[in-house]
Amino acid sequence: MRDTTSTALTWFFGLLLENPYVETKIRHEINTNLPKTATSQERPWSAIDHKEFLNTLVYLHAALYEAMRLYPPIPFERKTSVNSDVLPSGHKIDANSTIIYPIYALGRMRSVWGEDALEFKPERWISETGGLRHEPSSKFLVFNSGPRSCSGKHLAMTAMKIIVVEILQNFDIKLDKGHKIEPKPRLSLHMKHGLRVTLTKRCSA
Ligand code: HEM
Repeated sequence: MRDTTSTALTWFFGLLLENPYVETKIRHEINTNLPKTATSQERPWSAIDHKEFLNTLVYLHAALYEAMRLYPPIPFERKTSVNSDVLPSGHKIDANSTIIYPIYALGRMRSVWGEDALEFKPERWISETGGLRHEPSSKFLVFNSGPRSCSGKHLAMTAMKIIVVEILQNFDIKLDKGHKIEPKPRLSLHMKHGLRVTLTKRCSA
C-alpha cells in the first residue's frame, strides 16, 4: 500500500518535470486556494481546514489521476471465475478460469481514452463546469473495480495531495542531468533508475 502511493508520486513528479505547464497550473491552484492566513512557512493543513482546502485542488486531483492512468502503480490484475460466464465483450469463460488484465495497457488505449491517449493531459479529467470528471471504475481501473476495489483510495488521494502541496510549497525541483526516466515493470510499476532530482529550498515571500 505504501509502495502504491510512493510509486504513483514518483511517476507524478517525473511527469511534472516533463510538463512544466502542469506544474505551473498546480502551483497557481495551490496559491489561489490557500487561505491567506497560511504562509509558506506554515504547514497549511495544521493552520486551516485541510479537508476543505484539499477539496479545492481539482487540477491537482486530475493530474494525479492522469499520472496513474499512464503509470498505474499496480500495472496488471487477475480475476478467477467461480462459474462459467460471458464477458461484456462476448468472450466465453469457463468456471475456474484465471484472467489477467493489463491495467497499464487499458490506460493507454485510444479506443477508450481517445486519440491523445498517450499524452499527459490532466485537463481530460476536468468537466465543463470545472469540477472533476467522473469516469467509471470499469474504465479507470487503477483502484480496481467492484466489491474488492481499493478501500484506501480516498486516504491515498488525500496523502498524495498533502505530500505534493508540501513539496511544491517548499522546493523547486530539477531533474538531474542525464537521468533517464523509464519503467521497470514488476508487481508494482517502479522507475528503473529511480527519479534523481535536485531540490532547491524556495524562499518564502
Ligand atoms: C495510489 C495508491 C493506491 C493504489 C493505486 C491502490 C490500488 C489498489 C488495487 C488495484 C487494489 C485491488 C488489489 C487486488 O484485488 O488484487 C487495492 C486493494 C486494496 N487497497 Fe489499495 N491502492 C492504493 C493505496 C492504498 C492505501 C493507502 C491503502 C490503505 C491505507 C489501501 C488499501 C487497500 C485494501 C485494504 C485493499 C483490499 C480491498 C479488498 O480486497 O477488499 N490502498 N488497492
